Amino acid sequence: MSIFQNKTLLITGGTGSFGNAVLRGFLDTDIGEIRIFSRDEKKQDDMRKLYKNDKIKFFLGDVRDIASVKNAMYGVDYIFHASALKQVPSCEFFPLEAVKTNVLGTDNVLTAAIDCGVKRIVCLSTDKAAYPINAMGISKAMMEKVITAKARTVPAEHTTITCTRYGNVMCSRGSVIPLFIDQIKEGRPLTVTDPNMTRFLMSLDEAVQLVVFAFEHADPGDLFIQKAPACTIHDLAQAVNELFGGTSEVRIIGTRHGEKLYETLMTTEEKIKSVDEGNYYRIPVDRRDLNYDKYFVEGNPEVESIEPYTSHNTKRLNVEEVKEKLMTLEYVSNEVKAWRSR
Ligand SMILES: O=c1ccn([C@@H]2O[C@H](COP(=O)(O)OP(=O)(O)O[C@H]3O[C@H](CO)[C@@H](O)[C@H](O)[C@H]3O)[C@@H](O)[C@H]2O)c(=O)[nH]1
Repeated sequence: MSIFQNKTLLITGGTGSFGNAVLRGFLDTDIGEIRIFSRDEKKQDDMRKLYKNDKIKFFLGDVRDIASVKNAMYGVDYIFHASALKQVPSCEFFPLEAVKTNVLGTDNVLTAAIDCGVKRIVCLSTDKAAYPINAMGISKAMMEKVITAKARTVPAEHTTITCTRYGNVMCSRGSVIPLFIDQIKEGRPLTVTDPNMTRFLMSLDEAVQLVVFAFEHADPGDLFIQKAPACTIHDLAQAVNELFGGTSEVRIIGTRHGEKLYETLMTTEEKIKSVDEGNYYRIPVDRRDLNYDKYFVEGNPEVESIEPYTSHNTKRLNVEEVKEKLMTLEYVSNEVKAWRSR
């Protein structure tokens, strides 16, 4: 029997790309109810009309306001926490907004969940939280710390709190692939920041499988990292361009505020503790308390020689392979079909 049978799942940030994918993943299962919690009534209304499904209930609120969070939480068994400010450039200009939503908002969700006896929570993090350099990544890194610290304070049978960390999800709202496609459709040049920049490439469907696994198998405080291939932005632009006839001009616009040349999904320090689980890594929580003197500490001689797991050293896809991966996405294949039958 599935652990989701007749249970209630709350998705914070449920109108976003990731929240929607998790919703779709659970809708056809034996789950009892799925609650969508978000700020935007228009997006909720669009979803209500799109899905027309009585299993889905909508709750308006903001993770910054714990009363609105609690309002959605009575009777909830599981939470997927995806609410976030996630745009790198905008968080650079408004870093405290990122703190309020990503750090304090997450603490609100966890506090309310523990109070309400929610059984399992899976939180969503990003590669930008590993060796962070921008405000969005720093706020997500602090979010991960809040998650780990909170996970240590509750017995597993009361509330199991855990986290999943991903690289770029292809075609999520506001991301570069839909932007390139819009630019081609409007006859504008493709704006490439830095052709040598690399990013992990992962589909939403791949991402959802790890969420389900985390619900089913996580121990408190576990951090799960999705393995993924990567490509350069040059090759990504080239692949999109070729799928749409290959005639668009490419314009180099330079790196934006807060961007890295490559992303790190797992730091050296995390890799040392990691357990390879096939499609992902599990990083168990450090269970020591603050009385460090009672622990016998041995240095780890391997640290120097272990490389972090990055979009520069993971499997690199070439243009043909990127095209193949892009065409597995419904959004891209539909756009390509429509373009070719103009
Ligand atoms: O006009 C543009 C816009 C972006 N890029 C590049 O495309 C890549 C991806 O950019 P984008 O799709 O905007 O995503 P990121 O800024 O990398 O951030 C996304 O991916 C993260 C995971 O790394 C998530 O945490 C974030 O929420 C999500 O917005 C980056 O190398 C950009 O420099 C361009 O070349 N041209």
